[in-house]
Amino acid sequence: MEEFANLPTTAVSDGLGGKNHMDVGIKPLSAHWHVYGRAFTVDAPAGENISVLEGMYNATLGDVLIVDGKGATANALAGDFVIGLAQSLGLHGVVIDGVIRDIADIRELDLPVFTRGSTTAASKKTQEGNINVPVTVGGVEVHPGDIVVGDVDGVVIVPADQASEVAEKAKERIEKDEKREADYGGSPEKAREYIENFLQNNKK
Ligand SMILES: O=C([O-])CC(=O)C(=O)O
Ligand SMILES: [Mg+2]
Repeated sequence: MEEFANLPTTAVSDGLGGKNHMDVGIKPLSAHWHVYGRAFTVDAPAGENISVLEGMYNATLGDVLIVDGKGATANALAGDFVIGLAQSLGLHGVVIDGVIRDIADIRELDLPVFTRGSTTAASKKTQEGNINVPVTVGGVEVHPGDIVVGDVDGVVIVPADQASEVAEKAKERIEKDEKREADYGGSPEKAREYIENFLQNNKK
């Protein structure tokens, strides 16, 4: 798990062969946030946040709360108070396929939050949902215990049984990228050389 603390989502995505990334609409509220951890899942009816609080209550320290809010945008599923509770409980982050509110204050917290955006309208408390069940969030199937990695580029899910293989491939990818940068970065001559080789290898 700790391997993922320092891995950018792009390298993890490459390690997964380009699969399992959430819809582009789900982004961090603050560009410098990076999150990793095991998924604790919530299946919440649109705009209803009873199960969001139930989920964070039952999650384990270091988990990332993954909320299938059905992509609904009319009501917030959390605000600064609820997100503050998640921070107090020691979660690593919150990913919501829906919207939240009080985002100016949430940006001041230390808990990375990923969402489709914000609304002014409060959450509803009329319907319960389910926790710790398979969900589909941002178009990706997430099972409890899968690994979540998120940063400014988006959120990617690593199935639990692929964790060590994907981490290894992601690290290899980073090394390759660093070598490419060292070999070809920083001068017009090297940039031309790289592109000439690239075109020779890729154009028909
Ligand atoms: O009722 C809500 O949407 C939640 C809220 O404002 C908060 O957590 O601060
Ligand atoms: Mg509030």
